[in-house]
Amino acid sequence: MIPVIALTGHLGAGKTTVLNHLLRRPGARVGVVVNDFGAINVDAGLVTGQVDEAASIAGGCICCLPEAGGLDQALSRLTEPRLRLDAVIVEASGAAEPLALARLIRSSGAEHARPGGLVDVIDAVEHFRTVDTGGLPPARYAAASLVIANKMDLLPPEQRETRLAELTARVRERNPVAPVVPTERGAIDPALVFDVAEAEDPPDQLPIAALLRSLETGHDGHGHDAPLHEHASAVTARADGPADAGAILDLLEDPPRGVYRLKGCVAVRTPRGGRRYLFNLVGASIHVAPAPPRSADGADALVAIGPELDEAEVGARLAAALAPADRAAAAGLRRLQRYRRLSA
Ligand SMILES: Nc1nc2c(ncn2[C@@H]2O[C@H](COP(=O)(O)OP(=O)(O)OP(=O)(O)O)[C@@H](O)[C@H]2O)c(=O)[nH]1
Repeated sequence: MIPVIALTGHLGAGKTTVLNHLLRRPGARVGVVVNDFGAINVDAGLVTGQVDEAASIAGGCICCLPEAGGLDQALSRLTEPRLRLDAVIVEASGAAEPLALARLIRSSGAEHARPGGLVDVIDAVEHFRTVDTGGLPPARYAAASLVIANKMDLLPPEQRETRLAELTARVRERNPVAPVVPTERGAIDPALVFDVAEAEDPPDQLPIAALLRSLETGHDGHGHDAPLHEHASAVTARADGPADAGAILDLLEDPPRGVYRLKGCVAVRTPRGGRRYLFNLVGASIHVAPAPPRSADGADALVAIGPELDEAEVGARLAAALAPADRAAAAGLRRLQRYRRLSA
């Protein structure tokens, strides 16, 4: 039986970053299932390193798609004994509800799959503004076998210890056991993840089992903790040729109303032709990096995600920012380089 580890986290918390870090661990044969919310699976193109087998599911969050969104099929394929994988990691879209995903994995019809735990990534900077905004602690805490408090580097050093203690205290209100581990840029010790994950074939007294049972019977009838499942929507726009760097940065600096997350690989016009960059907006923070080589697999596109989007308005703004540029504008390229340096 091959452990299937769920990797969850709110939009932009750093799931893909954690996944890439885990995949750099030499030795293990790992399969991944990547789920993206937009029409294009941006994340699939961003997963680098040692993937032995991969499957991607785009077009909605995995726990809301019909028939487990192809998850069962992907798990059946990736856990085939002849592939001899040590583990399969399912990276859910930031919109997925961890409890619902854990339940899907537990009830998977894949013969050789067994639940291998749930790793929940928290954005240590944004978390108390976006996910845990007070009142009852979010149910997602109960689903985790390991909580990663990521983006610690973005907090002033003197605040880190306090923030970690606050996060841990909140998780403890729902989950007496899951370690809460601070990281920068997703650098979790892979041994911790795989070991924690593999040890976790949860006995009934763990909180997750009880919660999952209560979900079978309650709420919206299909396993969602309805009030907690944020139904974000996504808008995808493709690029037809190198775009203007300044126009894309204008979009990131002043995103359409409701957009919390914007990401994608796009070629921008430079004096020497098109050059591809990865653009990332999470909340108010903008990140620009050269596109990783493997990301050329997907078409250039931007995906915007947010809780309540005016899809027509957002689509028009994305399309305008992606309009092919016929010449390289120096001012825009200078801004791009400045963001690149800030993101390094
Ligand atoms: N400074 C800093 N940036 C980070 C860290 N982890 C991730 N990032 C950046 O945050 C952005 C989002 O990271 P991703 O790994 O794509 O997040 P995600 O959770 O996979 O995003 P979605 O799948 O869209 O929900 C990217 O620009 C990352 O480079 C971190 O620990 N520190």
